[in-house]
Amino acid sequence: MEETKSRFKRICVFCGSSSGNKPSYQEAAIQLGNELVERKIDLVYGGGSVGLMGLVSQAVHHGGRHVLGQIYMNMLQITGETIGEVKAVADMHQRKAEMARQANAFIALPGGYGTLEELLEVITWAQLGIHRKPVGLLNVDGYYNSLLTFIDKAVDEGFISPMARRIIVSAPNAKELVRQLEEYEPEFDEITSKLVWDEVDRLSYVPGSEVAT
Ligand SMILES: C/C(=C\CNc1ncnc2c1ncn2[C@@H]1O[C@H](COP(=O)(O)O)[C@@H](O)[C@H]1O)CO
Repeated sequence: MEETKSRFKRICVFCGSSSGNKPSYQEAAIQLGNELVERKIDLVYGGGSVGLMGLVSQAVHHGGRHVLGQIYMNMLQITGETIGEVKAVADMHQRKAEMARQANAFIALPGGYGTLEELLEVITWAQLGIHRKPVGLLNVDGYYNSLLTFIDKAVDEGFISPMARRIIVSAPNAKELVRQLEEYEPEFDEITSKLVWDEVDRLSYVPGSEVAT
């Protein structure tokens, strides 16, 4: 497989703890894993082997890249075995913050409530200027069309600014999505550029913040 250089060292992937009903969802998870390997990018994700989470992490691990599963201790029984490195944290909020801190960019594959919540949180943090990391939506077979239509309605209705709409980079396949994320430049308005976040809020990685490894 030909290797392509990337500006990203590690990408955080949010995705379904289920596999979805169409083979295309599972294929997309494996293709995304292979794309990260091709570009020498490591993975951080929610840990475990269930659903699309298992497929993307196995593809990255089998391709020889580092996989970090950020796990909440109380979920250990339902996540299945995590491949690669596992870090356990004390609660769900810390888990998400750690995933975000350790990544240079975010990608959401198809998923359910958990994926949507994680995706919308990193978009909100980008909108507030807490981080400047690209956020990608892998819109496999138009899975996210209705979400994007809704977000466009929120822009039309004056609840989301056109600039904040541009935080979301979407593409139908992993290759195109990662290519677009490599080129993404964050934008700032007057309000967010005046907000001051400390180092922890800014999602820079804080070593030792995990409770167990
Ligand atoms: C609920 C069930 C299993 C849950 N197992 C999970 N293991 C690890 N991470 C999980 C799990 N469930 C949710 N997450 C996090 O949310 C995202 C997936 O949630 P979704 O609702 O499936 O979209 C994922 O990115 C994880 O970070 C038994 O079915």
